[in-house]
Amino acid sequence: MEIIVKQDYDQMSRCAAEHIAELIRKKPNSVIGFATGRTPIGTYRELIRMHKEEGLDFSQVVTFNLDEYLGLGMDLSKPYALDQSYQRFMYEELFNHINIKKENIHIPDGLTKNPDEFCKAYEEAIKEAGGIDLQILGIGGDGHWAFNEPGSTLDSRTRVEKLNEQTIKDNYEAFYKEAGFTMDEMPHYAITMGLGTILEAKSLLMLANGAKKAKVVAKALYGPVTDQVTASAIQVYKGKATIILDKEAASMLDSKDYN
Ligand SMILES: N[C@@H]1[C@@H](O)[C@H](O)[C@@H](COP(=O)(O)O)O[C@@H]1O
Repeated sequence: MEIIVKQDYDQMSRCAAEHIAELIRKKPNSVIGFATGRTPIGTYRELIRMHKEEGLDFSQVVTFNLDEYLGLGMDLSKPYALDQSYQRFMYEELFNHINIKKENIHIPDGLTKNPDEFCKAYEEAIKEAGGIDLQILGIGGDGHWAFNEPGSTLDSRTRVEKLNEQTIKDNYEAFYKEAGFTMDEMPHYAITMGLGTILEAKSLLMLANGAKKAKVVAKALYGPVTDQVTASAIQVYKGKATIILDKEAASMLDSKDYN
Protein backbone atom coordinates (compact mmCIF):
# COMPACT_ATOMS: atom_id res chain seq x y z
CA MET A 1 0.00 0.00 0.00
CA GLU A 2 1.26 3.45 -0.88
CA ILE A 3 0.47 6.44 1.33
CA ILE A 4 0.87 9.93 -0.15
CA VAL A 5 0.49 13.01 2.04
CA LYS A 6 -0.18 16.41 0.50
CA GLN A 7 -0.02 19.85 2.03
CA ASP A 8 -3.74 20.64 1.85
CA TYR A 9 -7.12 19.64 0.43
CA ASP A 10 -6.51 21.19 -3.01
CA GLN A 11 -3.23 19.36 -3.48
CA MET A 12 -4.78 16.12 -2.25
CA SER A 13 -7.59 16.57 -4.77
CA ARG A 14 -5.23 17.32 -7.66
CA CYS A 15 -3.10 14.29 -6.85
CA ALA A 16 -6.18 12.03 -6.66
CA ALA A 17 -7.56 13.35 -9.96
CA GLU A 18 -4.19 12.79 -11.64
CA HIS A 19 -4.18 9.18 -10.34
CA ILE A 20 -7.64 8.58 -11.85
CA ALA A 21 -6.79 10.39 -15.11
CA GLU A 22 -3.65 8.29 -15.54
CA LEU A 23 -5.76 5.14 -15.47
CA ILE A 24 -8.30 6.55 -17.96
CA ARG A 25 -5.50 7.57 -20.36
CA LYS A 26 -3.97 4.10 -20.12
CA LYS A 27 -7.30 2.25 -20.30
CA PRO A 28 -10.03 4.45 -21.81
CA ASN A 29 -12.75 1.89 -21.02
CA SER A 30 -11.83 1.64 -17.34
CA VAL A 31 -14.45 0.58 -14.82
CA ILE A 32 -14.30 3.10 -11.98
CA GLY A 33 -16.07 2.92 -8.64
CA PHE A 34 -17.10 6.37 -7.46
CA ALA A 35 -17.78 7.61 -3.94
CA THR A 36 -19.85 10.43 -2.51
CA GLY A 37 -19.21 12.70 0.49
CA ARG A 38 -17.45 16.04 0.96
CA THR A 39 -14.00 14.48 0.54
CA PRO A 40 -14.03 13.66 -3.22
CA ILE A 41 -15.72 16.90 -4.38
CA GLY A 42 -12.37 18.62 -5.05
CA THR A 43 -11.16 15.56 -6.98
CA TYR A 44 -14.29 15.63 -9.14
CA ARG A 45 -13.82 19.38 -9.80
CA GLU A 46 -10.28 18.68 -10.96
CA LEU A 47 -11.46 15.82 -13.22
CA ILE A 48 -14.01 18.23 -14.75
CA ARG A 49 -11.25 20.77 -15.35
CA MET A 50 -9.07 18.08 -16.96
CA HIS A 51 -11.97 17.11 -19.21
CA LYS A 52 -12.69 20.70 -20.26
CA GLU A 53 -9.14 22.01 -20.57
CA GLU A 54 -7.11 18.93 -21.40
CA GLY A 55 -9.67 16.77 -23.18
CA LEU A 56 -9.68 13.93 -20.63
CA ASP A 57 -12.10 11.53 -22.31
CA PHE A 58 -14.76 9.70 -20.30
CA SER A 59 -16.70 8.45 -23.33
CA GLN A 60 -15.81 4.80 -22.72
CA VAL A 61 -15.55 4.89 -18.93
CA VAL A 62 -17.99 2.70 -16.99
CA THR A 63 -18.89 3.62 -13.40
CA PHE A 64 -20.35 1.91 -10.34
CA ASN A 65 -21.15 3.98 -7.28
CA LEU A 66 -20.63 2.62 -3.79
CA ASP A 67 -23.98 3.38 -2.23
CA GLU A 68 -27.34 5.17 -2.09
CA TYR A 69 -29.85 5.99 0.63
CA LEU A 70 -32.79 3.62 0.59
CA GLY A 71 -35.93 5.54 -0.35
CA LEU A 72 -34.10 8.29 -2.25
CA GLY A 73 -33.63 8.72 -5.97
CA MET A 74 -32.80 11.68 -8.18
CA ASP A 75 -35.74 14.11 -8.18
CA LEU A 76 -35.14 16.91 -10.65
CA SER A 77 -38.32 18.71 -9.60
CA LYS A 78 -36.40 19.71 -6.45
CA PRO A 79 -33.44 22.06 -6.18
CA TYR A 80 -30.15 20.22 -5.60
CA ALA A 81 -29.99 21.12 -1.88
CA LEU A 82 -33.36 19.46 -1.26
CA ASP A 83 -32.51 16.32 -3.23
CA GLN A 84 -29.94 14.54 -1.06
CA SER A 85 -29.83 11.37 -3.17
CA TYR A 86 -26.32 10.23 -3.99
CA GLN A 87 -27.48 9.91 -7.57
CA ARG A 88 -28.19 13.64 -7.73
CA PHE A 89 -24.83 14.33 -6.06
CA MET A 90 -22.96 12.38 -8.73
CA TYR A 91 -24.71 14.13 -11.61
CA GLU A 92 -24.33 17.61 -10.08
CA GLU A 93 -20.73 17.17 -8.91
CA LEU A 94 -19.34 15.19 -11.86
CA PHE A 95 -21.42 13.42 -14.48
CA ASN A 96 -23.26 16.50 -15.85
CA HIS A 97 -19.92 18.13 -16.62
CA ILE A 98 -18.02 15.36 -18.44
CA ASN A 99 -18.66 13.29 -21.57
CA ILE A 100 -19.71 10.11 -19.81
CA LYS A 101 -22.46 7.99 -21.41
CA LYS A 102 -25.58 7.71 -19.30
CA GLU A 103 -25.85 4.00 -20.03
CA ASN A 104 -22.37 3.48 -18.56
CA ILE A 105 -23.34 4.95 -15.17
CA HIS A 106 -24.45 2.61 -12.37
CA ILE A 107 -25.68 3.88 -9.02
CA PRO A 108 -27.66 1.75 -6.57
CA ASP A 109 -31.37 2.44 -7.01
CA GLY A 110 -32.66 3.70 -3.68
CA LEU A 111 -36.21 3.51 -5.00
CA THR A 112 -36.11 -0.14 -5.98
CA LYS A 113 -39.20 -2.16 -5.01
CA ASN A 114 -37.08 -5.24 -4.47
CA PRO A 115 -33.79 -4.33 -2.78
CA ASP A 116 -32.53 -7.92 -2.46
CA GLU A 117 -32.97 -8.63 -6.15
CA PHE A 118 -31.52 -5.25 -7.04
CA CYS A 119 -28.41 -5.90 -4.92
CA LYS A 120 -27.84 -9.28 -6.60
CA ALA A 121 -28.20 -7.70 -10.04
CA TYR A 122 -25.74 -4.93 -9.07
CA GLU A 123 -23.12 -7.52 -8.18
CA GLU A 124 -23.80 -9.30 -11.49
CA ALA A 125 -23.47 -6.04 -13.43
CA ILE A 126 -20.05 -5.38 -11.85
CA LYS A 127 -18.94 -8.88 -12.88
CA GLU A 128 -20.31 -8.47 -16.40
CA ALA A 129 -18.39 -5.21 -16.77
CA GLY A 130 -15.21 -7.16 -16.02
CA GLY A 131 -14.85 -6.00 -12.39
CA ILE A 132 -13.86 -2.62 -11.01
CA ASP A 133 -10.43 -1.38 -12.10
CA LEU A 134 -10.22 1.41 -9.53
CA GLN A 135 -12.49 1.96 -6.54
CA ILE A 136 -12.45 5.44 -4.99
CA LEU A 137 -13.20 5.53 -1.25
CA GLY A 138 -13.56 8.04 1.55
CA ILE A 139 -13.77 7.07 5.19
CA GLY A 140 -16.70 7.67 7.53
CA GLY A 141 -16.34 9.11 11.04
CA ASP A 142 -16.62 5.60 12.55
CA GLY A 143 -14.13 4.25 10.03
CA HIS A 144 -16.60 2.83 7.53
CA TRP A 145 -16.20 2.35 3.81
CA ALA A 146 -19.29 3.16 1.73
CA PHE A 147 -22.05 2.29 4.24
CA ASN A 148 -20.37 -0.79 5.68
CA GLU A 149 -21.13 0.01 9.28
CA PRO A 150 -19.40 -1.67 12.26
CA GLY A 151 -20.20 -5.38 12.20
CA SER A 152 -19.89 -5.72 8.40
CA THR A 153 -17.86 -8.78 7.48
CA LEU A 154 -14.98 -8.96 5.02
CA ASP A 155 -17.05 -11.16 2.70
CA SER A 156 -20.16 -8.92 2.75
CA ARG A 157 -21.77 -8.14 -0.60
CA THR A 158 -24.06 -5.40 -1.93
CA ARG A 159 -27.02 -5.21 0.46
CA VAL A 160 -29.28 -3.01 2.56
CA GLU A 161 -27.54 -1.71 5.68
CA LYS A 162 -28.95 0.08 8.71
CA LEU A 163 -26.99 3.26 9.41
CA ASN A 164 -25.71 3.86 12.92
CA GLU A 165 -26.26 7.03 14.94
CA GLN A 166 -22.85 8.54 14.30
CA THR A 167 -23.15 8.11 10.53
CA ILE A 168 -26.61 9.67 10.49
CA LYS A 169 -25.32 12.59 12.55
CA ASP A 170 -22.17 13.03 10.40
CA ASN A 171 -24.18 13.03 7.19
CA TYR A 172 -26.69 15.44 8.72
CA GLU A 173 -23.88 17.85 9.65
CA ALA A 174 -22.11 17.47 6.30
CA PHE A 175 -25.08 17.91 3.97
CA TYR A 176 -28.60 17.97 5.34
CA LYS A 177 -28.28 20.65 8.01
CA GLU A 178 -27.42 23.55 5.71
CA ALA A 179 -30.35 22.63 3.45
CA GLY A 180 -32.73 23.11 6.41
CA PHE A 181 -33.57 19.46 7.11
CA THR A 182 -34.19 18.23 10.65
CA MET A 183 -32.60 15.12 12.16
CA ASP A 184 -35.91 13.18 11.94
CA GLU A 185 -35.85 13.56 8.17
CA MET A 186 -32.57 11.65 7.89
CA PRO A 187 -32.61 8.32 6.03
CA HIS A 188 -31.79 5.36 8.28
CA TYR A 189 -31.09 2.72 5.63
CA ALA A 190 -28.91 2.53 2.55
CA ILE A 191 -27.91 0.15 -0.22
CA THR A 192 -24.16 -0.34 -0.07
CA MET A 193 -21.55 -2.37 -1.87
CA GLY A 194 -20.13 -4.87 0.60
CA LEU A 195 -16.56 -5.08 1.84
CA GLY A 196 -16.17 -8.25 -0.23
CA THR A 197 -17.32 -6.34 -3.31
CA ILE A 198 -14.87 -3.50 -2.63
CA LEU A 199 -11.95 -5.85 -1.91
CA GLU A 200 -12.43 -7.46 -5.33
CA ALA A 201 -11.61 -4.18 -7.13
CA LYS A 202 -8.24 -4.34 -8.94
CA SER A 203 -7.04 -1.16 -7.20
CA LEU A 204 -8.24 1.15 -4.45
CA LEU A 205 -7.83 4.89 -3.94
CA MET A 206 -8.73 6.06 -0.46
CA LEU A 207 -8.93 9.78 0.34
CA ALA A 208 -9.23 11.62 3.64
CA ASN A 209 -8.71 15.20 4.68
CA GLY A 210 -8.97 17.32 7.80
CA ALA A 211 -8.01 16.85 11.45
CA LYS A 212 -11.39 15.21 12.12
CA LYS A 213 -10.28 12.14 10.15
CA ALA A 214 -6.77 11.78 11.68
CA LYS A 215 -7.70 9.30 14.41
CA VAL A 216 -9.87 7.06 12.27
CA VAL A 217 -7.29 6.99 9.46
CA ALA A 218 -4.62 5.86 11.97
CA LYS A 219 -7.02 3.22 13.32
CA ALA A 220 -7.77 1.91 9.83
CA LEU A 221 -4.10 1.69 8.83
CA TYR A 222 -2.39 0.72 12.11
CA GLY A 223 -5.11 -0.76 14.29
CA PRO A 224 -6.31 -4.36 14.24
CA VAL A 225 -8.31 -5.51 11.22
CA THR A 226 -11.72 -5.33 12.81
CA ASP A 227 -15.35 -5.19 11.79
CA GLN A 228 -15.63 -2.17 14.11
CA VAL A 229 -13.53 -0.06 11.69
CA THR A 230 -14.45 -1.48 8.33
CA ALA A 231 -11.82 0.55 6.41
CA SER A 232 -9.21 -1.54 8.27
CA ALA A 233 -10.02 -4.08 5.54
CA ILE A 234 -7.42 -2.18 3.50
CA GLN A 235 -4.75 -4.07 5.51
CA VAL A 236 -5.86 -7.41 4.03
CA TYR A 237 -6.47 -6.06 0.53
CA LYS A 238 -4.45 -7.95 -2.10
CA GLY A 239 -4.51 -5.43 -4.98
CA LYS A 240 -2.80 -2.05 -5.32
CA ALA A 241 -4.00 0.41 -2.68
CA THR A 242 -3.15 4.11 -2.79
CA ILE A 243 -4.06 6.40 0.08
CA ILE A 244 -3.92 10.15 -0.47
CA LEU A 245 -4.30 12.36 2.59
CA ASP A 246 -3.83 15.97 3.49
CA LYS A 247 -1.39 16.81 6.30
CA GLU A 248 -4.10 17.09 8.91
CA ALA A 249 -5.64 13.69 8.21
CA ALA A 250 -2.12 12.18 8.25
CA SER A 251 -1.13 13.82 11.53
CA MET A 252 -1.31 10.58 13.55
CA LEU A 253 0.67 8.50 11.05
CA ASP A 254 4.37 7.80 11.30
CA SER A 255 6.11 10.01 8.72
CA LYS A 256 8.38 7.13 7.65
CA ASP A 257 5.31 5.40 6.27
CA TYR A 258 4.47 7.98 3.61
CA ASN A 259 5.80 10.06 0.73
N1 LIG B 1 -21.43 6.65 2.43
C1 LIG B 1 -20.57 7.76 2.55
C2 LIG B 1 -19.12 7.31 2.49
O1 LIG B 1 -18.85 6.74 1.23
C3 LIG B 1 -18.19 8.48 2.76
O2 LIG B 1 -16.85 8.06 2.69
C4 LIG B 1 -18.49 9.05 4.13
C5 LIG B 1 -17.59 10.19 4.51
O3 LIG B 1 -18.00 11.38 3.93
P1 LIG B 1 -17.19 12.71 3.92
O4 LIG B 1 -16.29 12.64 2.74
O5 LIG B 1 -18.25 13.78 3.75
O6 LIG B 1 -16.46 12.83 5.21
O7 LIG B 1 -19.85 9.49 4.14
C6 LIG B 1 -20.84 8.53 3.83
O8 LIG B 1 -21.01 7.68 4.92
